[in-house]
Amino acid sequence: MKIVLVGYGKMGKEIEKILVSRGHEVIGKATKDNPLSSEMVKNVDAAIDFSTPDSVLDNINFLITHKIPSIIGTTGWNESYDEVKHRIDTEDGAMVHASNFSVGVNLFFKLNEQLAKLMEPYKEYTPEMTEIHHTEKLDAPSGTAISLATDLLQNHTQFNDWYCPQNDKKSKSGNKLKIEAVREHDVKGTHTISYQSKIDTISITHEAHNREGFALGAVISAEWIQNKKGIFTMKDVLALS
Ligand SMILES: NC(=O)C1=CN([C@@H]2O[C@H](COP(=O)(O)OP(=O)(O)OC[C@H]3O[C@@H](n4cnc5c(N)ncnc54)[C@H](O)[C@@H]3O)[C@@H](O)[C@H]2O)C=CC1
Ligand SMILES: O=C(O)C1=N[C@H](C(=O)O)C[C@H](O)C1
Repeated sequence: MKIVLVGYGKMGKEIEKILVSRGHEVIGKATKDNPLSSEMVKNVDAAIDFSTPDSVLDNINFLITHKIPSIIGTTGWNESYDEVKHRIDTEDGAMVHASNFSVGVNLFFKLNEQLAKLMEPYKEYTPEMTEIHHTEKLDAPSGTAISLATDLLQNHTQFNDWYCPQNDKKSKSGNKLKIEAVREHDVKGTHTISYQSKIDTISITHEAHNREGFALGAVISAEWIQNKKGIFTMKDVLALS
């Protein structure tokens, strides 16, 4: 495949290594100073966006307009999802988006759902979540944490929304699931869900040791989306129900 990278930071560089190792060609790198252009995307098979929450929606709209299959890893655009899905559905677009492209986290998503169902009848336990990332991360809470919270809330009735002390837009008001966003030097991504009672605590944790899992999942998704139309997630790529 011929690939354009949108965003050439920590993830863009990791993805480039995996693309080359799998025999693909990086024909363009869109950056803040050299943004996506019609010239850059000529003859491209897919674009892979790991940019910033502030730039991703413009990048998505550009790629849909130019009918380029896109792999969107950038987080922080949940509020724009419905408009993006409408454009993909009505303009015959093709996209795989995921808050987390790693196989391990997508298995962790299933574990989270199953634990929430198991714990539902045991009202003495109260769930809460913690995510830890590197100090350069721009959004809080992480997209992965939002995905985990959304799935937990659909399978456990104690709360009907979440809040994050580190996000002024999602402050605590009423009875909500807490997502604590912690920033520590060079942490690649650790997510913990805990159910706490007066007697004991039950926790599950996923810890990323490096960025390879995220990058490999994004590249596999770029290979998978070829000749497909519609909007998909990593669950579709992995055929996880
Ligand atoms: N879905 C997943 O599996 C994962 C998602 N992410 C997400 O990916 C995003 C990027 O993460 P990192 O690579 O660690 O960040 P980074 O800060 O290392 O790289 C982002 C790059 O995008 C560039 N950029 C800014 N505006 C741009 C524009 N208009 N067009 C193109 N590039 C632009 C920045 O200059 C920077 O070099 C974040 O939103 C992060 O949450 C990160 C890891 C895994
Ligand atoms: O910014 C990161 O690094 C990561 N961001 C993603 C998220 O917001 O969930 C995925 C992963 O946790 C790493």
